[in-house]
Amino acid sequence: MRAPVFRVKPSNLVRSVLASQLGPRRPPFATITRSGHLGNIGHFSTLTSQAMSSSSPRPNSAGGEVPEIIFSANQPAELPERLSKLTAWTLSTSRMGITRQFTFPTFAAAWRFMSLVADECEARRHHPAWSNMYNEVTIEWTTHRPKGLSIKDVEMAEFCDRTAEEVGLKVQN
Ligand SMILES: C[C@H](O)[C@H](O)[C@H]1CNC2=NC(N)=NC(=O)C2=N1
Repeated sequence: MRAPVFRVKPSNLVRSVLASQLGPRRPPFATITRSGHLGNIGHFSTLTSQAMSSSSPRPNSAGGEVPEIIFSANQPAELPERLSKLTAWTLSTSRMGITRQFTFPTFAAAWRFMSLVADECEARRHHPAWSNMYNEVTIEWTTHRPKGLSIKDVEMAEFCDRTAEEVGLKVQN
């Protein structure tokens, strides 16, 4: 007997995946273009020079590809500059988020850090995708609604950086 075939309307998730495949220049995504909000690309770190690309991956001066950041719609103009200061973070493969791995001296310190971040998540109603292995915590910040990278992600990444310093990162040799 043949398995029944169910026909379903595309869910919002499927639609948003399709939208992301169509590229960031179409709704519902907003991009911040080089001519739009910011001046000299030379002053910004890797993350923001990615942010300032106004079209799909383009060659940079070194001949490599510079992927475009996909921002949530309706973000404040200061977002790229705030983002550019997060030098320890990298663009997620989805291009809709930022990722950083933190290494602490002990599991206890990693857990303390996660607990402090968790409290802030609840207060701000913004939650990470994260994982922990022993003394390492890997965090990704992205926004589900409106989909993309938003100022909330940047604020939470700033909070993580501050909190990790307070808890104490492992001294690298
Ligand atoms: C109602 C509530 O504020 C929303 O569902 C929040 C919860 N946490 C969230 N977390 C993240 N990362 N993105 C969101 O869009 C989001 N939405």
